[in-house]
Amino acid sequence: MTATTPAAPAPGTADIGVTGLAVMGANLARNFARRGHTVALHNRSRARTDALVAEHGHEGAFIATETLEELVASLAVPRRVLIMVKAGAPVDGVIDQLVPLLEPGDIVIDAGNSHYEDTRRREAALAERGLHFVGVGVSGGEEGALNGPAIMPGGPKESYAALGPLLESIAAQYDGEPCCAWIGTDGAGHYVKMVHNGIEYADMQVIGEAYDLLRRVAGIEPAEQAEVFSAWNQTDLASYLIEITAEVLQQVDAATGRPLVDVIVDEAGQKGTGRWTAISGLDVGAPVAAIAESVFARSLSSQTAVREEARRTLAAGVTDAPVVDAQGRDAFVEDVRQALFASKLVAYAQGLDMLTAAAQEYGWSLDLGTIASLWRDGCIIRADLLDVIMRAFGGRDTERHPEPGARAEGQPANLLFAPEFTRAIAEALPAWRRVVAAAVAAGVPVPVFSSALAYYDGLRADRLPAALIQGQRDFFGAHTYRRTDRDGSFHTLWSDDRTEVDGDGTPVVMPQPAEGDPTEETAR
Ligand SMILES: NC(=O)C1=CN([C@@H]2O[C@H](COP(=O)(O)OP(=O)(O)OC[C@H]3O[C@@H](n4cnc5c(N)ncnc54)[C@H](OP(=O)(O)O)[C@@H]3O)[C@@H](O)[C@H]2O)C=CC1
Ligand SMILES: O=C(CO)[C@H](O)[C@H](O)COP(=O)(O)O
Repeated sequence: MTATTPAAPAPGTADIGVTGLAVMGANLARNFARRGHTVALHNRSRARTDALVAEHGHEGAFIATETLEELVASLAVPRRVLIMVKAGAPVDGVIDQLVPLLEPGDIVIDAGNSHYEDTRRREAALAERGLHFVGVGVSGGEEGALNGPAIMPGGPKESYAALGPLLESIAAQYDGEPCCAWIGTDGAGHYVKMVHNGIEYADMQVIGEAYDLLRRVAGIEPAEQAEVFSAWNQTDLASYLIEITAEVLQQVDAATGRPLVDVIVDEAGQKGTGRWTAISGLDVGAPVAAIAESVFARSLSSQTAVREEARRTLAAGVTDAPVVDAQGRDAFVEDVRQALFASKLVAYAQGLDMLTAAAQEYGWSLDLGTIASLWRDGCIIRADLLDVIMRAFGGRDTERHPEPGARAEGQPANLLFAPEFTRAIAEALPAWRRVVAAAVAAGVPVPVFSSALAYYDGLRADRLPAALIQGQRDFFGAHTYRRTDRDGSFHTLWSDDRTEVDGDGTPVVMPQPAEGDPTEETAR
């Protein structure tokens, strides 16, 4: 009997397979199908697949499958499988099951909120088997996934040729341009999505602080605040988050007749991306204080038991009475609007700044103009401001690839140095200071308004107390310091005769400054 090799099964016809059909996966699958792509469906538990086909099967060409083997068999080559399951271990579990079923050249896409280090690890592991692993950031929530999200793909650039057109076809469009472009290698897409979420946290927190101030300092109730936020949405603050804030504030609770915001428990949840942004900011040495403060604000809100005790024990001296009278109200509202705008700008400046620092750390070529262009629509932080930010960074150019850690020619070293933003902050500055001062006086916490202002003041300071810190470090740990007037490292013999020595331990003999010597002035 002659042994025959079984013929390889004929590849299928589906353009893409989606596994993980909860809110995001189901809506992305429907989005693909509505754009004319044939979509193979899979979910760990079959019920979600059946529900999708039953409710939305008429929207396009779906192939329902029961197992990952069936899913893979239904795909055209190169196979493109999009994983949209819970981030973390479930993604590794699905990858482990998929890999033996795939062939070199196939593309595995993880579109969930995965940590970029996981993505780097997975990309390297799959590359060894000739597979492309693409970590893709997706933002826009349930509605965005269905109608057009912002999409931030990383991974090997060559995979974008096979994947990019598919992703661009379902992305949000802004001025005819898709809110989707290749970001950079391995984890760059997930990193940029993480920073998007960090900025989202800060943006939501500053809006929360504005709401709190309007309520507790100016006595403006939620329904009226809804009108204030709607009006702000016609200004340079225009954004999705301001728009939905007005919606939430005008909502009345059917059960109690009270503003819904008053019956929602004041503990903010978090799934991790804001915290990862703050941690990465620390790791790459980028001062993302406004983002970190917004994470801490959520953490503090969740310390229920401690807050309960604090309310009983720490309340003395804090007033909740409105401190702005009717005459001063409009001016205060405008001050808060300006403080909100300035603080938001700082959050963007910090987020973009950390992208450059991370690019250096991980060897990514990130173009800030193109990244800002992706956030103009489809995502949660979409805002008119992003078009201005994009232009400040030279516009969208998907072929512009600056050196890792550098900015492309003509791009400002900090968002706040772009002339339109330097001017805008200078105009908002008096109002911003008044608002932070009023908040402190009234005992209303404004961690991001004040931290953003401290960042601005820190950046522009002639001298920082860091000089004193260096002196202290040298005193207790001989950590050395640099001098303003000469190169090298120096140490003062604090426990001895307090002479200064250089890096070799040789006593420094300073020339006596001649009268009027300018070095004496700069070495304050
Ligand atoms: N919700 C949102 O607004 C956004 C979410 N994301 C990200 O998208 C991803 C999906 O989010 P979402 O749609 O909310 O769904 P969830 O994060 O709630 O995940 C549920 C899905 O994961 C599947 N799953 C869970 N564990 C496993 C496992 N061990 N093996 C296989 N499948 C598993 C579930 O299958 P089963 O049905 O069998 O339980 C279900 O399909 C997440 O990474 C999330 O962070 C990104 C942007 C916005
Ligand atoms: O990625 C998202 C939006 O861009 C998700 O909605 C994410 O869950 C938001 O983060 P968190 O749940 O921590 O508020």
